[in-house]
Amino acid sequence: MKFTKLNICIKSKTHSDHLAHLNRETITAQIMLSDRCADLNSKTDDANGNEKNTLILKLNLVCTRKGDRFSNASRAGRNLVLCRIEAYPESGGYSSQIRLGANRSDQWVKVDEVEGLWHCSQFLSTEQQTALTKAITTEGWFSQPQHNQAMRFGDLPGWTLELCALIGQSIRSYEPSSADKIGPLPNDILDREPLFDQMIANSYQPGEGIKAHVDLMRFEDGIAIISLESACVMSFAHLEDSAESLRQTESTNVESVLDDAFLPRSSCQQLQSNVSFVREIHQKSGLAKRVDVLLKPGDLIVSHGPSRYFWTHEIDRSKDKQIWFGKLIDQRQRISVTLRRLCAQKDAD
Ligand SMILES: O=C(O)CCC(=O)C(=O)O
Ligand SMILES: [Fe+2]
Repeated sequence: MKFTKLNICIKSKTHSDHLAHLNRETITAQIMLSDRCADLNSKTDDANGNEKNTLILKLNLVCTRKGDRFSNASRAGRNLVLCRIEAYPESGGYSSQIRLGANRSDQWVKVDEVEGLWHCSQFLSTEQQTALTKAITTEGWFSQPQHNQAMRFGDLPGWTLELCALIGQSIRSYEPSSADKIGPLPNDILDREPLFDQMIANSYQPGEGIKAHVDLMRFEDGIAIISLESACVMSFAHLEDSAESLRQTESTNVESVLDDAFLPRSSCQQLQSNVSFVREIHQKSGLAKRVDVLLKPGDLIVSHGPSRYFWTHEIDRSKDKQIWFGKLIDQRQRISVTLRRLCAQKDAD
């Protein structure tokens, strides 16, 4: 089996000067397996039924830091922790890898008010969230707070592929009630291959959110969003209602239309007695209907059909906006992973 390039995580073992800068953070290093790869010791490990090898790295590999050259690689290498990494064959297209393990599929709830929207509470366990957050951090995309978005089209990192597989698996094993008929995604979406081929990771500092929008039409139906690190309220507003309410109000400021700060408390109603993550805002007459969904770390939402095309979604984390039943949500950095599939390119005429 041939391995040419791996993204792996290396931690320094020592605090010696020339490694001081490495100690501050976990580095994503690209290990170029050149002729020295004879020093690799590999053994098959198919515990998960995957064709993969476990490699024990020897220390005299040529290392490059992501972005800049790490000149002292082989000298420093002697001080690096021996990494046991998972590697996939070159053809597999995998890069960084995490072990998300199995997931629970019993937490799916349909958000009745927003047709086509499903919520899976605690889709990822605390351990899985930690593994995923670490994998994202290791990518180095958000090492500076002003870097807040990373996109991948095709060639998805290994952890993204794992996430996609986990989502597909969970939805496939969910048995919708006879009333629901279809679960979080209809079969034509669920059976497509690949399920998702585009990933956006967003990082939001406290106070930052995303304006009301409908995802671009260049993406197919069927969208999944995983939330990490900080809880938030995502608001859904029906497009037709919103357009109507905009016509009826003198204000063209959508934010003021959707502003619940002045709504009487009684206008806020929790839906479905057994569900604690959805609330509907009964707007003043003529204003858009809005449904709020509480997304906790590890939660997953999946959207298709009307919820994908006819409802906007928004996260307003500006001051005092993230209130859930009278309590201010503790805002921390929030990371989300959005998975979608690009529409097939139309042939040029
Ligand atoms: O961060 C989120 O949860 C939502 C992201 C989103 O809506 C998007 O990227 O289109
Ligand atoms: Fe979106």
